[in-house]
Amino acid sequence: MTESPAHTDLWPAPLATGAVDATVTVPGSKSVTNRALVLAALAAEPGWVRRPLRSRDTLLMAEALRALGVGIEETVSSSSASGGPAGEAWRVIPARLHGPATVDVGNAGTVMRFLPPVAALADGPIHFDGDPRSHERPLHGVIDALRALGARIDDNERGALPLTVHGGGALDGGPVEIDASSSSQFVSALLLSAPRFNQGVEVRHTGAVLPSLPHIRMTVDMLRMAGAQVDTPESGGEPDVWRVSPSALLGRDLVVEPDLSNAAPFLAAALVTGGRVTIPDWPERTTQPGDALRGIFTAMGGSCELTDAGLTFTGTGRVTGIDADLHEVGELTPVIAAVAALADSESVLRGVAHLRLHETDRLAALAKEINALGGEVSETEDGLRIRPRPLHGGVFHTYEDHRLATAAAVIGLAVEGVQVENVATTAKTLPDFPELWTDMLSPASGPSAVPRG
Ligand SMILES: O=C(O)C1=C[C@@H](OP(=O)(O)O)[C@@H](O)[C@H](O)C1
Ligand SMILES: C=C(OP(=O)(O)O)C(=O)O
Repeated sequence: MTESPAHTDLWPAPLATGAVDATVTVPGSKSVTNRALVLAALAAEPGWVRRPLRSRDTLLMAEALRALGVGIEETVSSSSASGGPAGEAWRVIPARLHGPATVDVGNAGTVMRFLPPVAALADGPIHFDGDPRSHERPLHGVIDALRALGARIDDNERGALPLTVHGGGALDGGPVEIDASSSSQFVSALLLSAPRFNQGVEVRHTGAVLPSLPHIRMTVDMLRMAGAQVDTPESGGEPDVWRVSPSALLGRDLVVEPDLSNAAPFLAAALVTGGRVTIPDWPERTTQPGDALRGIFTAMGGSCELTDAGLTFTGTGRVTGIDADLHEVGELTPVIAAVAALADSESVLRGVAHLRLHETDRLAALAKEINALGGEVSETEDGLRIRPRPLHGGVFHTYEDHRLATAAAVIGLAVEGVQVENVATTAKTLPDFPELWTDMLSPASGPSAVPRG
């Protein structure tokens, strides 16, 4: 776990004094927004991305694509005259991709993995760099694969950022083997740009178990919606092999679903306070991993109902521990761990060793911070064992990790005196988190919370 820079700003997490009863409109999905931007930028015609997430990760993606020559106009429509829903809409106008350009990836996995293949299609050098943590996150799967497919890349002995892709205006493509056991984003990255490779791509994963499969399904679904032909293990192909044929991509008019992973802390609030939270616009069908929260939180003690109003989750006031393999839905782990720390029995969270390479080493950070509040969390080889203990207040460090901050807020609902360090780090995917959280707890939308200074 890398120590985060010292932040002195401490956010007193509000304590819930009763059962939460609220409707929370969660902003758009990071994963959908950033895929939509890449696919729209590579299309043969302009497209729309409606209700995009506007957060650090998605603004970095938009800025990077603009640096490569793509037009992205941010508009707000008050009516649906254009055929889409009212609200924010980004018009994406593809153009010849070119360097020289510099891309700041911040600490966005989607930007650092999805854009080097796009840069290989550009003319000229594209330099990539980002936050210190971005230098530690794995990128070798993308770099090695792109080289094998014909790209020229200057990197370093670590096979990580910073690096420069010397785009040649086109890429051969073809078959390639990668070990994507450290991040599903390696596979998604190659597939997203593949319709524009001369021979398309055949990606064969050859390592240990692949994490986050729903995110690869999301990539495949969105490629197909843009007109690409994709063969997958699920469509009768070989296990761990994905093929994308070369083709032009359509300019789509796409409405971004709410970010179901970012719904996690709000649903957790219903669970731990024995209250009720509704998330409007919860899709009936989705590839987002956050959809698994319905089953996971129900197993921890509650029930949910999907209606026209959205997903309503109702807690009973009793939270039970869980033994769960989260390898498909790893990004949900921090909030699930927070709930587990408040449960009445032990939890074991498995299959998430790759979280050690996320925004921070999430397993080490969760164990350290929950234990600092009096908890008993230990790391296993591939996850966490959480034995609930009476917790007390204190500073919860967040290591520049948005999901550590939202997990801390969940604990703070039930434990007096939790201070969340650098809550602003939620801006990575959910910039309005503190406001959404206090609104959820405000008397206007339900029972009370005690603001503490
Ligand atoms: O493709 C995506 O949008 C994502 C894939 C997952 O990455 P890993 O496979 O690296 O866990 C997930 O954790 C991340 O938050 C978003
Ligand atoms: C792992 C995450 O992000 P990234 O897209 O930076 O990998 C996450 O949001 O939980």
